[in-house]
Amino acid sequence: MDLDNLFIQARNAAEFSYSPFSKFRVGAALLAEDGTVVTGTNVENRSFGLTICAERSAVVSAVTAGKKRFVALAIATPDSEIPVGPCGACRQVLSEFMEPGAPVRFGGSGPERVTTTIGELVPFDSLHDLAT
Ligand SMILES: O=c1ccn([C@H]2C[C@H](O)[C@@H](CO)O2)c(=O)[nH]1
Ligand SMILES: [Zn+2]
Repeated sequence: MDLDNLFIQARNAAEFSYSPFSKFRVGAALLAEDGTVVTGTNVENRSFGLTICAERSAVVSAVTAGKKRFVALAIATPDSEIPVGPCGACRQVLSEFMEPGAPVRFGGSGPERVTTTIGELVPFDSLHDLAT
């Protein structure tokens, strides 16, 4: 499973987005350590603060399916031309289940892709090792 393939799955998941308020679709695809992929999309609400991001939606689905260790992540934001990285809340939640060196790729509708790691997205994570 390469990151390009994972990105395609994230892009596919964005098609299921429920985002009538922002009109900003997001898809996320997590590669679990057993080789399976779990996707998520953003789910908004008319009470805006209840919105669930694509990344946390994917984490919740994966944990519900019994998967707690993720080795890679891709995020697609097709309503932005340029890549849009995960919000701070999602970075924190993702870091619970990923090693700092795990790769993360994100991109929008244009050709640019950012390829980084969860450790770069959550630097100085001194509490990381409290996670099991
Ligand atoms: O990394 C991000 C950033 C935003 N959103 C969602 C929340 C909201 O539905 C919309 C606009 O912020 O995009 C995500 O799912 N992930
Ligand atoms: Zn988020």
